[in-house]
Amino acid sequence: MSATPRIRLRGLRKAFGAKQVLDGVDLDVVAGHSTVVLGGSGSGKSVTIKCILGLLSPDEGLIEVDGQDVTRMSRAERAALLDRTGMLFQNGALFDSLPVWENVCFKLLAQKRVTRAQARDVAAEALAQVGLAATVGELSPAELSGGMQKRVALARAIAARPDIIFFDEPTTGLDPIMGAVIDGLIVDCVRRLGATALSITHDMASARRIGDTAAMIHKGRIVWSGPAETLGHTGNAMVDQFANGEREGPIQMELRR
Ligand SMILES: Nc1ncnc2c1ncn2[C@@H]1O[C@H](COP(=O)(O)OP(=O)(O)OP(=O)(O)O)[C@@H](O)[C@H]1O
Repeated sequence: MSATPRIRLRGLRKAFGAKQVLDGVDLDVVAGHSTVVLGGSGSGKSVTIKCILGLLSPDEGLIEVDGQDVTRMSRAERAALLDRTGMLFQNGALFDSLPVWENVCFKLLAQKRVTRAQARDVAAEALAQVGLAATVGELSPAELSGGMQKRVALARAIAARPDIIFFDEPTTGLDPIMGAVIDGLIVDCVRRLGATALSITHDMASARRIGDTAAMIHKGRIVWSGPAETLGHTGNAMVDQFANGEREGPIQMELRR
């Protein structure tokens, strides 16, 4: 596997008012790898992803995707980057006003990259990849369970065959078994597409299942990165406390100060 970083963050800083959320984030997301970013609530995980996607502008720092500086991209270059990018949002972000198949092909239809007839076939194929029958395409998202909605959101993330995929808390709100099923589908889909994945999660079981590499963000910086399988016994007291959900440790000591 190549060790070329597809996404490279250096010295990324972002403040909202007086609050310094990102305070020098350095991160490499290696091509073809699945990287998981961990961190407490409000530690800046989503802000990091939004900066990479161009939904937020960083105050300082470098964001490179495939060697190109995202902050200096033209509109056309940014659109081309978004075309090859998939995103699974934390809450699914499905539109109840549209049937599942139109949700799955929303981006492709909006960009007129497929006809409506082609979109039904693309949706059926994407739904099959997440274990759903084509008939589910005719339902409204409101008729589906949380686990099925996550599968549909995953089908939407992969429908345009992206080669970079972002997963924001993919297992939040699911029971542990459904969480494991979704993680398995994520691993299969990412592998099938040969994609590079960047996920954020609080769920340690999920992080170990979907991640090759894990990184922990704390106080606006990446304080550790290493193999996801070592989470819980990394030797870094902060990461191990977080991964094992322990009350006592350096993170709590800092909160007490
Ligand atoms: N648009 C914004 N305006 C002001 N503050 C913001 C904005 N977006 C994020 N923040 C603040 O930045 C901090 C980090 O938010 P972020 O959503 O990145 O956290 P997170 O690590 O993803 O947390 P969680 O795990 O709870 O989703 C929070 O304090 C949040 O209130």
